[in-house]
Amino acid sequence: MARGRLNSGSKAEAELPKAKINRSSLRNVAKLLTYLKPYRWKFIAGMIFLFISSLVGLAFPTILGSLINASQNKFDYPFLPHSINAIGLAGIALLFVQAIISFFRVLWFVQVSEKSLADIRRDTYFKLVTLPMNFFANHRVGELNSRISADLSQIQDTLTTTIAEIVRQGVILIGSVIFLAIVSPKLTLAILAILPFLVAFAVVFGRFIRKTSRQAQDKLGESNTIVEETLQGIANVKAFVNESHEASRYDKVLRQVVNIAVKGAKFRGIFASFIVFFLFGTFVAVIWYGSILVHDHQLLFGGLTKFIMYSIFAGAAMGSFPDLYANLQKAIGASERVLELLGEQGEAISIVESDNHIKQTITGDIAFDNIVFAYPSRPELTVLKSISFNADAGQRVAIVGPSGSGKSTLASLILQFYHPQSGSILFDGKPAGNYSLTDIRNQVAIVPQDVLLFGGTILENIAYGRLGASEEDIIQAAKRANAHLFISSFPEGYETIVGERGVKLSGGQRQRIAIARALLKNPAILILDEATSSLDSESERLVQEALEELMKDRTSIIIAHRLSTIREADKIIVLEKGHIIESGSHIELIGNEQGLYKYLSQLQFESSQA
Ligand SMILES: Nc1ncnc2c1ncn2[C@@H]1O[C@H](COP(=O)(O)OP(=O)(O)OP(=O)(O)O)[C@@H](O)[C@H]1O
Repeated sequence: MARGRLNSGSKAEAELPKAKINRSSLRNVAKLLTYLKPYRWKFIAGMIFLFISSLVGLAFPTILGSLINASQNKFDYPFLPHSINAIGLAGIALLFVQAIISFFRVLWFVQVSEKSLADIRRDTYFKLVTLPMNFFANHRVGELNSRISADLSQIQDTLTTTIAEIVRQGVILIGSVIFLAIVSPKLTLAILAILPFLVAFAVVFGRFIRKTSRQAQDKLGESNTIVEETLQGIANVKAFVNESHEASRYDKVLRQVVNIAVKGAKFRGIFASFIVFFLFGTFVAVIWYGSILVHDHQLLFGGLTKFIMYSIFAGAAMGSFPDLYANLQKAIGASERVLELLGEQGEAISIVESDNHIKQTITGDIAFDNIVFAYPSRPELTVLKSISFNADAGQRVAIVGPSGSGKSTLASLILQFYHPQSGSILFDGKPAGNYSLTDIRNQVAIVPQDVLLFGGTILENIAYGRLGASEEDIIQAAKRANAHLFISSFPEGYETIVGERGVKLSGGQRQRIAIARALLKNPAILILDEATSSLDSESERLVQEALEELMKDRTSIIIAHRLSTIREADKIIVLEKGHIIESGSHIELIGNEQGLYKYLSQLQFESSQA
């Protein structure tokens, strides 16, 4: 029987798909097993102890049977003492040995599996965070999360429990059959003729029942989704007076749940009757036949007891194999998925922090030279078509254009999230390829549209710009970003927890935190992705002031949605459908009556007047 879990791996929430067990899948698993290498001696010792403890377990029915025979003054084994008390004591001594062996076996297996799994988890996570952006465009977060949680828990479970159980149950099955044959070949033949069929039937039927109960569970899950959706959108439900519609939707799914469960109940009933009649019937038949043998003096009473216990052992071992095999299949599937992830090509970023210090400094000149780019996930759509422009160190260059024209894509290329199909991006006149990835990203900062704050303190969130910055530096950055005042107004100041579970900050406040973060990073090149949602005028002024402070003495690429904020830019580039259709200063562009910039600024001017 599969044992309870011994380790920290939580039960895989979703039923994991099973994989075929064949040579290539086993080879894959062998690759993951290399993670066991540093702990191999403990693992081998655990295996040996497991083997011994299974053998010792097998000796118990013999000792108990001999004890019963001894009560009738019959001593069947010369190697056991010829006294009831001595045999009893031998049993207790064996139990004691068993207890000590079990302690070490469990301890070592758990130690090995926890440590090796932590290594796999660490490597998988590091691989995950260094994968290129394109990978994330093609995979859902939930799916990746489940590799780290469910897949790895399954592997851990297999290492600690399944492998051990297969060895244990294998030893017990083979041992029990041998002992059965020694005690009574006739009875053994009788039981071996029936037991496998019964066990197979019970297993197949049991699996079928589990399937129907899973269907009922899934349906129940569906009904919970309805509850969740309705409660989340309760305002909509009420506003459209759709209460009765939702109630009948819920009722329909509930009926389906009941139907499936009731159908399953019939099978459960049949299963229970089957177990009672056939499986227990077999034991009754064995005891019946055994009693006849005892009566005819062909078998001792203790022998019958031994026989019954070994047949229970053998039956239980047989019954546990299908589950163990299914677990093994799941673990192989999980290993394949984890290995696939580990085999992905990551970006050239080191896990050692000291390797990531700036080696080549960038002054701030940046140039796009004939850049052509399509996202790898949508190669048919060329997003940037032959883009060329340059920004000298310290200049402010604004990028404007309609939605979908490629502004954010341009920013992603500067950050080297993606690489152009042709053309090159130059930093200080040298192609981006001449710099290490970390050198570029360490010297470019972005203040995004939607500022993501991590679930930590404000202090930690600002420090994300330069890990290890001193508290004075952080406060100084917050002051320059016009954030110090509002942060100090919180009772816990810089220690206030923000993010999902903490204090909710307003859009303007979040932006100022992001500006403080960027100030702390002190980059040569700055990308500002201007927030589309407008702030109230006071908040806008504070953010604008902070941005002015941030843009001082560095190259700034401003993705602008509101043209009023970029009048002072040294250069404005107007993008449309991936082409630069105009560029120049505000004065130059506004003078072009037919130009898109003139048109867009008129539109914005009119809507702000309205
Ligand atoms: N990760 C991606 N994978 C595939 N296509 C993408 C991806 N991101 C953006 N695109 C496509 O690239 C084009 C340009 O998008 P981009 O986000 O650069 O435009 P934008 O000018 O910044 O728009 P907005 O002003 O609305 O933010 C769009 O057609 C968009 O659908």
